[in-house]
Amino acid sequence: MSLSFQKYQGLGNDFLLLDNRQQPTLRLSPQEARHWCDRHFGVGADGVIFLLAGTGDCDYQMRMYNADGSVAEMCGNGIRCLAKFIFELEGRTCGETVSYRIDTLAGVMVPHIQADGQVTVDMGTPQLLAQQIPTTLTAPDAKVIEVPLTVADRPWLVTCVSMGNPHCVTFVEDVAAIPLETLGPLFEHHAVFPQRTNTEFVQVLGGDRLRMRVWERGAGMTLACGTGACATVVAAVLTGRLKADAAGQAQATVELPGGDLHIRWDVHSQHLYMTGPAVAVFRGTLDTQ
Ligand SMILES: N[C@@H](CCC[C@H](N)C(=O)O)C(=O)O
Repeated sequence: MSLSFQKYQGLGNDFLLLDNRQQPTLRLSPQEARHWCDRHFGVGADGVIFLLAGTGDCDYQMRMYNADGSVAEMCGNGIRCLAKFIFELEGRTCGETVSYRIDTLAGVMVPHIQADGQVTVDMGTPQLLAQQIPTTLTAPDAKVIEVPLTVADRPWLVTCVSMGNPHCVTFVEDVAAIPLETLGPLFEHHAVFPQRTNTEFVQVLGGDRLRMRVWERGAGMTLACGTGACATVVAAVLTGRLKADAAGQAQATVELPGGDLHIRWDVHSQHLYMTGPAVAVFRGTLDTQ
């Protein structure tokens, strides 16, 4: 069987996008997704994203596998890519602006395609209680703000945020000095995170700029993470490293290895807004069994 796909990337976080609107079941199994994401034996990607027909008051549904075949509830860079994929499938033209209501396993997200091609996504509200992350680091109904966690025989102060998916954020003096490939898997699989975790190391640069490196659950070291950038801004506010302005907006540019994301947290509504690029790379055909 042949399956058409399109490859997209958002700041180097890359995905295979499949049009799954004709059927309710996903057109690839977790094992097939893992195979096609492999950079040597497959196409190569950080994940596979499926576009399904909408239900209720949503225009479409998004479902996702990480590169290891595990299910991810949400993906910030991925949903920008999905919005551009839909824009193209609907035959829209460059410069048009449009918003979509997308059902995800983390709730309804609303990407808005701007005239300049950038995509701003209403990412919903962060969840902060330990049971919502989930983590056993504190009591289930307590927040996890700068809580000590020992990893690789070193104490770290971690702040946990769920953007529908779990994030563990640690502020450090110098992100470049962090051995991410060694530490990342130890955080991801730590016993205090029953559903594993995405892990962000963040350096405050000043002037509302944060530099972040990420180890993603199910994908490893990636060039960018949209939900991770949102979690980072929330963690920066919770720990007093970033202040909201007089209008109640906490904003930062998050520098990632793949480029910059602009994140705004409206502390009144608690909604997070992420703005960044999404670019089509190539299209192709997967030969499946
Ligand atoms: N790259 C993503 C997050 C993808 C899902 C993540 N690996 C997870 O398992 O939660 C983003 O841009 O948010």
